[in-house]
Amino acid sequence: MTVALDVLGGFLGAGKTATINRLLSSAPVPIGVIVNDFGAVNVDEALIAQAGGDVVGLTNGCVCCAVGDDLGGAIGRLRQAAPAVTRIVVEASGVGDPRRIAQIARLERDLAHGLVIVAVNVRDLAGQLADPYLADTVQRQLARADRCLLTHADVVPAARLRQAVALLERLGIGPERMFLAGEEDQACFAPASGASGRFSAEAVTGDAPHADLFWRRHWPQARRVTRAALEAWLGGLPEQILRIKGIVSVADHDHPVLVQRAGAAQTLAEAPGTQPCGLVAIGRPPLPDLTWPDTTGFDVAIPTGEPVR
Ligand SMILES: Nc1nc2c(ncn2[C@@H]2O[C@H](COP(=O)(O)OP(=O)(O)OP(=O)(O)O)[C@@H](O)[C@H]2O)c(=O)[nH]1
Repeated sequence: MTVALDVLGGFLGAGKTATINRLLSSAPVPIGVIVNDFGAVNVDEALIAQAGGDVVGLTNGCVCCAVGDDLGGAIGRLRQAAPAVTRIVVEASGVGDPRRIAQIARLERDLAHGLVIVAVNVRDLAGQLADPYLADTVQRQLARADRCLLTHADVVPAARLRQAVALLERLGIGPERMFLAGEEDQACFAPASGASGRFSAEAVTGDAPHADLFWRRHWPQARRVTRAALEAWLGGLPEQILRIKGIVSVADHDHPVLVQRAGAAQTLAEAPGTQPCGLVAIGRPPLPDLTWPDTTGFDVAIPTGEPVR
């Protein structure tokens, strides 16, 4: 059976997992999801599984960096799911190139290739494009998108949304290729009319865009922390840290909390499933050697971090 495959990209914390969870709750057909997350703390996979998706997590590095067996193996596993999935959505890592993933998936048989969709955080887009360190990665993701899904529009003034739309137009993305997250999810993921997607005839080309640009660091949790100590630590993180997520056991709560921090926005919520506790940070190297107050209860497992590959 032919299965349609779309790739959802977008910079760190843009809202890819949140989008997939909304799609799962409203999809008329079973959707399989492949998530490329960062190593030991596989939060996205847990969130998608909690939303009822057939999900395969790929944590052995960035899928766009290697034409490996991982992606093909994950597609094969989803093909065996019951009930059968007729659609697969691949969630790229936040620093990956979604079109490269689409090109790699092209090597698989019996796939109808769909769209490369890029989630765009309208609150942070202007800052990202103005930041010489981030602009290249963000622009490259956008330049290779078929469609953009505008996220975080619910928490910004209308002027900020208009500014993001103008920036995207300047990058050559017309309004017909922009969709508002939530209200227009279904339209954004609707198959393109005519051909089976623009990437169908492309070869896998070019170096991975982010080799060595972004580093990650993982802290397994050794002891419980107080919520106040955790919030204070998160609030004081240096600017090099672009994204933090993970699950933390908190002294004054029965259930572990899910920590999400993207840019300056931070939330603590109830954690999904039963995941090992720990945090993963993605940032620009060198990741600072953060000193943890004893009360936070984390041990530094990788003292200097490592490139996201
Ligand atoms: N207000 C608001 N919050 C959002 C929106 N989309 C995502 N978020 C929140 O932003 C944070 C990051 O969202 P994710 O869906 O995990 O982002 P992601 O792109 O999957 O993140 P990475 O995989 O780490 O790159 C979470 O706390 C989400 O709840 C949105 O449209 N509006």
